[in-house]
Amino acid sequence: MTNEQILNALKHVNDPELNKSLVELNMIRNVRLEGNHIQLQVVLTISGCPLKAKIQEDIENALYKIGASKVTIEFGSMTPEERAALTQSLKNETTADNGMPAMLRPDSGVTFLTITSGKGGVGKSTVTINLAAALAKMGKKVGILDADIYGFSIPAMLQVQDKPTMIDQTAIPVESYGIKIMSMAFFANGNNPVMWRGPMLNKWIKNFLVNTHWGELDYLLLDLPPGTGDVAIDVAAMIPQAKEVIVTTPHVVASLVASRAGIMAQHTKHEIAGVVENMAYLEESDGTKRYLFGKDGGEMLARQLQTEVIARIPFGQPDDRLTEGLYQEESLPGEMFRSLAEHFIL
Ligand SMILES: Nc1ncnc2c1ncn2[C@@H]1O[C@H](COP(=O)(O)OP(=O)(O)OP(=O)(O)O)[C@@H](O)[C@H]1O
Repeated sequence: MTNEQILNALKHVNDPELNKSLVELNMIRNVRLEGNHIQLQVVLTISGCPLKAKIQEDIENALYKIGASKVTIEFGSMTPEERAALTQSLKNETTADNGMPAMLRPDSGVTFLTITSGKGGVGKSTVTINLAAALAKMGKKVGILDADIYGFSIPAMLQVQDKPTMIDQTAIPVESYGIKIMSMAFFANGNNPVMWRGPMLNKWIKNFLVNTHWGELDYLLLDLPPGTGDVAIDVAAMIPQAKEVIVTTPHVVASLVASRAGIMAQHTKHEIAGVVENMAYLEESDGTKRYLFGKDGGEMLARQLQTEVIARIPFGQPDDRLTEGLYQEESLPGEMFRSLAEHFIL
């Protein structure tokens, strides 16, 4: 066995968070060989790396496969200079010349979907997480930016306990159900309300886009606060190519309020991808549908905004759910979210 063979084998072992080879990240150091006993040092980005055990296991498996009889790993952590250099190289990869994230370039291949509603409580976050989960199930690389800065709820709805790993100022999103997630919830103090004015909000949204290592993405879903406030205006300016999904209930008043969000999209020249009518009906066990909130709100809204209703999501029963807001694939809402995801793939 040679050092070269060892490094070749380790080229296929990735840092689980950065999704890059440990060799490429220069995390493997001081490889020594005594017969078939391999000793090496792994320098982690941060000393208390929660994924240390996983990294150790992956390294051992790769080295036993090429004939090691014993593997001894000594863990260390990067110096502040090394960490800064790594953050810079990650940033260079994802930053365009003007300092904005490369994924915001129109040719980046990332589809941005902003999920908006006129008023709160109509199921905007529910639509965000279920659409994201359905896209991820179809093999797409999906991220959610919980841009509902005051009313963040995505991590709680997906029962995320972890916080993003920070490498200097760069955050590695937390992953749950195959979805990369960034949210104000990770940075807020407990459940304290966030009360900021426009410029602060703008800074945070930019931060979430610029200082997050999203890696490769096919879709980024942005869960916007209800209404037509500062965040919606900032996002419209920062991501003009984003397509807007407007969530409403069939209730006529809800759809009228939602139309304001849609009209703003028209003003800011955002493409409206369509209307999702949530809580559209309750399906009884014998198949009859009960329209608890009325029937025409979604259609009316779509007509007004010259778009179409792209999904009608029924009420989901509590046992349809995997978590507070995520529906099982085989439940009726789950099926509807799958066809909504297909709408965006086709
Ligand atoms: N189709 C549905 N069937 C049953 N319950 C639903 C459905 N959609 C949403 N809910 C429930 O309604 C509540 C509000 O949903 P959600 O938090 O997604 O709304 P929201 O529009 O994001 O609210 P906010 O404006 O507060 O962020 C949640 O408890 C959610 O589980």
